[in-house]
Amino acid sequence: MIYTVTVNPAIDYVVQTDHLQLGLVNRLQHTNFIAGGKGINVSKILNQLDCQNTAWGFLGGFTGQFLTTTLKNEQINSDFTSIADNTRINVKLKSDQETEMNAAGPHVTEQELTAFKRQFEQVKAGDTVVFSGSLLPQLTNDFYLELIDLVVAQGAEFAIDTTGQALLDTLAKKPLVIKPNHHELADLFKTTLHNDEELLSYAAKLQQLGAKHVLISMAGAGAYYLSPEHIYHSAAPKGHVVNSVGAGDSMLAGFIGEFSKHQDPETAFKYGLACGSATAFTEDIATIDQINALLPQIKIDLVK
Ligand SMILES: Nc1ncnc2c1ncn2[C@@H]1O[C@H](COP(=O)(O)OP(=O)(O)OP(=O)(O)O)[C@@H](O)[C@H]1O
Ligand SMILES: O=P(O)(O)OC[C@@]1(O)O[C@H](CO)[C@@H](O)[C@@H]1O
Repeated sequence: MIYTVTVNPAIDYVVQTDHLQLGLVNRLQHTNFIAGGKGINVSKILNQLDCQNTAWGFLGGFTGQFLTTTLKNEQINSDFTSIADNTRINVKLKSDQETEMNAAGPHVTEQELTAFKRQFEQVKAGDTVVFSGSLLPQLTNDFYLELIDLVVAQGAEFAIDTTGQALLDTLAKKPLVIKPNHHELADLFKTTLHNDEELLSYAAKLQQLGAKHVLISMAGAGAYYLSPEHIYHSAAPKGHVVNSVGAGDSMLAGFIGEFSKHQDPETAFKYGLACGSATAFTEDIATIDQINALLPQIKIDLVK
């Protein structure tokens, strides 16, 4: 079983206006409400790949109700911990550029936290737990570490998609896979990356610190993948970008989903790219048909 953990899910309110004018009334040409949050996006792709999974996290209030109903309609298996406060709404503005406004998130009580942590008793050897996204304002980075310790103690694997020190702190626990983008990689080491050689040397440091598989995504420029034995590169498939929100989550999900089936790293990388790009080329998260349509375009190069 794969569990996805979205501690801080959201309604993604996608709005589109031709030319945003700050300080004026802007009329929106298109709006949409989508069940969002990084782990939920991972679950959506895992469903498309026919990988059994359950989405965990906190949901509450009228916004939480929307997510519960939407996930049910989309046949996403979930077991969220109910909270009294409202799940957040994140605004995804499509205009001349893509702009995202992510809210901080709700408050959870001690009782709600205890109920959530108790779920981790179900995790067992052979399972993979994917931790994705921001924490709630009241929680510190130690929260992920505490949950990871529960997972590792059961002999299960984990993957984590977060940024900065919170990500670095988890590496010693040996995540199965991490997927920073190239900007996040530079930020992790407080540096600027001038070329691919530098990028690969910092990506290798993530492995030295404990990550088993490292994906470095570069949006339209494709991605690098460091397996325990090799380094691979691939360009991204070509297409019209509609909404790149969730492309990174989709790439991680594609990799984990395919890897969980066949343990073939190169094919898993291929699926990661196809899922990431297929999501960038659609408004919500990609469907299996959209993913399959891109697979033949992807050529993986062995760098080392
Ligand atoms: N403009 C694009 N054209 C083609 N593929 C894209 C594009 N943007 C993203 N992708 C695909 O998605 C993958 C992940 O994208 P990206 O590097 O933007 O991740 P991210 O920064 O974590 O994304 P996000 O935070 O938007 O979910 C890329 O490696 C690529 O396969
Ligand atoms: O605020 P976080 O948790 O870092 O990111 C949340 C979020 O931006 O991530 C997803 C896209 O990756 C969206 O569905 C969601 O709104």
